[in-house]
Amino acid sequence: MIDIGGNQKVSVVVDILRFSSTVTTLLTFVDEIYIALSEREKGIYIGEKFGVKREGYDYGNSPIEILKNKEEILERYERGEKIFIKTTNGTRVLESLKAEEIYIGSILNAEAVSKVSNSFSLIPCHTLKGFAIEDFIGCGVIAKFREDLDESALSAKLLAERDYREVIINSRSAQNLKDLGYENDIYFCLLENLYDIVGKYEKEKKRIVRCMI
Ligand SMILES: O=C(O)[C@H](CS(=O)(=O)O)OP(=O)(O)O
Ligand SMILES: [Mg+2]
Repeated sequence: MIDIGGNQKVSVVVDILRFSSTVTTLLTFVDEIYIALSEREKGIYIGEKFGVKREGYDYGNSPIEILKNKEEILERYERGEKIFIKTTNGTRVLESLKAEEIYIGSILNAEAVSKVSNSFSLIPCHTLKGFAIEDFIGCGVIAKFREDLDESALSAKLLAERDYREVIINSRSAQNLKDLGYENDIYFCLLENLYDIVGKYEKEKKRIVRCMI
């Protein structure tokens, strides 16, 4: 059974704009990403606060910026530097979860992540200001690939079966990104099933690794 916001053994974190999308994009060419802690280590830092690249970080929480700088990131990563990420909502929610297994879900990997387990709870991250429609819709896009839905997941699926891209493009989170010059990230994050890889969070190591489904 798939639900939204439940406390099942398996959780799928959904932060469409942009944490889940950035992590999934990164995992197409690196194997693990660490959650940034307060004390800095040597490494490649990716992240933002309210959408703006964090001070002292190498890159913002932008899948397009990551792909544009893929060669540089890979060069440093292959020399042994770790990759760290910290965002306003995605990492905050990820670290709050108690589930035994935690995966990263996005529109980019919707069908792949729909297969992570027989039963799981979709966890939309939303924002500090409250409900974020893109994350509810993102849960619905993942739910489209499953039949065994409770009424919360069915509600999201019904919304995701209409022209949901227009709704996300006009969302509050998207407007913030447009205001900050990240408009192209919005369209990239809407590319359904671009990737078939899934990130899995290892709580004890505070890292996200690519897992094969
Ligand atoms: O980086 C993002 O797109 C958002 C910024 S905000 O919280 O919506 O202003 O953070 P995320 O943690 O990816 O939701
Ligand atoms: Mg978000």
